Amino acid sequence: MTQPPTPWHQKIVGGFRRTSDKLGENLTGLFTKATLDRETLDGIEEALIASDLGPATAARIRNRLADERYEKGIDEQGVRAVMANEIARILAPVAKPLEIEAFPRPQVILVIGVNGSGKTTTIAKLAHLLQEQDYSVMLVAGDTFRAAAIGQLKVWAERIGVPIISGKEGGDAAGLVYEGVKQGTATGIDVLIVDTAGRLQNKAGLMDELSKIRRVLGRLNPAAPHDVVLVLDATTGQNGLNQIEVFRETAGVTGLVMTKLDGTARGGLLVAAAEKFGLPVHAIGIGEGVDDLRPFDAEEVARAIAGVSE
Ligand SMILES: Nc1nc2c(ncn2[C@@H]2O[C@H](COP(=O)(O)OP(=O)(O)OP(=O)(O)O)[C@@H](O)[C@H]2O)c(=O)[nH]1
Repeated sequence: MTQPPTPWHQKIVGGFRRTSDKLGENLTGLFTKATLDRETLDGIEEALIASDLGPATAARIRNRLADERYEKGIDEQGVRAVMANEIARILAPVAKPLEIEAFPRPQVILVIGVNGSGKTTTIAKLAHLLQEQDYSVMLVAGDTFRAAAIGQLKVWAERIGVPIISGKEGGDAAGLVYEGVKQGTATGIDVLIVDTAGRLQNKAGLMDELSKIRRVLGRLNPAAPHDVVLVLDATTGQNGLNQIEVFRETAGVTGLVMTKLDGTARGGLLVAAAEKFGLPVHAIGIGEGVDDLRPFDAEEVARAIAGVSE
């Protein structure tokens, strides 16, 4: 007997609906022949690329279709089923929740991402998720470039009930991180989540800022930071891949969180990023609420992207 769908399942399906609808539009009109031929395969591959899945994934799906269905009958549902399978294979190795295993505590997670990527909201959602898993969390408002970023994080901290270390606009982020680790250690905090000024506009500035934080952290605990998480806005499409590349070089990204997958037809970015970089994707954001960020099940998300979830 199948389980009744959970609300999260419905959110996943709803969140990726624009992406799977767009795929449907791109596939429209391709199934006019009785059997699958080269021309139809070319059209399908183009449709997959146009759906932001990336050329490597599109080629993989094309090859799988060619192997299984060449000169046989095929329709859109058949293509979607093959897609779901291939996408699940690509996502399975990267779908990895954050593991909280640092000893001594706290585990230090640096969070980076360009302005507007959803970084602040994601930090709050991540803190909430970890609280639900019974970890104690403390935040550090290390994005000291903008007063608004500090204020916003403080509001979130109060809302979800976690302590926060914050200072003034333009203050020294590394000093706040130092204070965070000291207080976190003294009070037995499991996880310290550090907001950073992850600006791409100024690579040298970002590297200086992060290396200063790393130096300070290293003095207190050589294993810290344990994670460097890049928050990526899925609506940026191809540009998101460039961001991963640059942040990986400059900031030593260890994992990704992809946000705003509900507000875009470009959810294929998740697959393109997985195929291209193979970095762990710790969680996905599919809404603005505090519960809208979770680790994901590769198969469930693959089916939602391919539009075969119902
Ligand atoms: N639909 C949707 N909106 C999101 C998601 N995550 C964040 N947002 C929204 O995106 C907007 C930007 O989020 P912030 O958290 O302020 O982004 P930020 O990267 O900290 O941006 P700055 O504060 O400008 O640096 C807010 O309106 C959030 O509610 C998501 O998963 N889905």
